[in-house]
Amino acid sequence: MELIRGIHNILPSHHGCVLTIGNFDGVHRGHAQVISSLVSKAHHFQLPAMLMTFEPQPQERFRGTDAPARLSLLRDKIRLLDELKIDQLLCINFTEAFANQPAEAFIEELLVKKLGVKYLVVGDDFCFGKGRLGNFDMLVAAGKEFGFTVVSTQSFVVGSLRVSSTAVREQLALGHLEQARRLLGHPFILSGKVAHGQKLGRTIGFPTANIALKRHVVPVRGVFAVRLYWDGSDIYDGVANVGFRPTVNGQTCRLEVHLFDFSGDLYGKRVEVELVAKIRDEQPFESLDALKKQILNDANEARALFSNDAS
Ligand SMILES: Cc1cc2nc3c(=O)[nH]c(=O)nc-3n(C[C@H](O)[C@H](O)[C@H](O)COP(=O)(O)O)c2cc1C
Ligand SMILES: Nc1ncnc2c1ncn2[C@@H]1O[C@H](COP(=O)(O)OP(=O)(O)OP(=O)(O)O)[C@@H](O)[C@H]1O
Repeated sequence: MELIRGIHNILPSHHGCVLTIGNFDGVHRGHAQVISSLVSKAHHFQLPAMLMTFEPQPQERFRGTDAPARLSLLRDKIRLLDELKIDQLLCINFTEAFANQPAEAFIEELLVKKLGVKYLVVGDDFCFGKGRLGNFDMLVAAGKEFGFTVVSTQSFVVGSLRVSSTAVREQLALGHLEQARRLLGHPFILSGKVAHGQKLGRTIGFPTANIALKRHVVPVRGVFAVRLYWDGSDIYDGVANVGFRPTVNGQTCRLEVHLFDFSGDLYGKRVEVELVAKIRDEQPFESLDALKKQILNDANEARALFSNDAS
């Protein structure tokens, strides 16, 4: 998959494509269905399958920390989209100037002149351009004028639920990891670099790897049984907390992972943490000793869960 970072990196050779547009946050099963039909259209037209996405996600630009929690960082999105056999990923820097461009300019300058779109797949609720005045009907009309086909996506449902990034966030907030996994079609992971913490964990017998969660809002809180992936091949089981650590007056939301039977050094390493099952909500404890007792229980519960999985 070719990554095109920003409009200024679109080359004349990128002219002519079949295209879909959206956040694709989490890259769930609904997204996978859209992409698979796009890829078969691309073969039919003998053109590259291109996906246009935005960074930051538009709601993050408009609403800052009130934006919906983020399911996947750009890095994770790139990996998941690559697995779905997209040819080109166009990642547009969603600046104020980009957001304020009129819908007509988005169509004529970007879709028609720069990308030479021949076939476009978007949801029939897709809105774009200044004031979100551009809509599906406008795209259909432009398609007739400039010679491209516009089709809407067919809803992908699991049970009776339309799969969406919003639905995945809701399941994660409820701690329903298994249901979130069913909607996503892959496990939910949090990824980041291991940073230095207060180093209190080791004093209570539970050293933790602290994973910086960047600026984005995460969709989960609480204590989880986790699997940590590192270097592509190494996998460790453990127990983790996502939260503000009220017992030690934590100020920022952190992911802290205690790995079972591990004594190596992970500082500075980029890791992926799969949340396998929720154990409990985070809570304040009156002492580090009380917290230590609880973490011991959490670790036992997680170990039992993993040994049941293995048998
Ligand atoms: C499995 C697990 C569960 C935890 N649960 C809580 C909790 O319920 N409340 C809390 O205040 N902190 C909780 N913590 C966070 C601890 O306060 C924190 O890991 C400890 O203070 C060590 O911090 P440090 O890594 O910065 O040294 C938990 C940590 C782990 C690993
Ligand atoms: N369940 C689904 N079935 C079919 N198409 C879908 C489904 N979910 C998303 N799409 C389509 O995938 C593209 C990208 O979707 P996008 O990420 O913007 O929406 P979403 O997953 O529904 O998220 P949100 O819950 O934030 O609206 C859009 O064209 C959208 O219509």
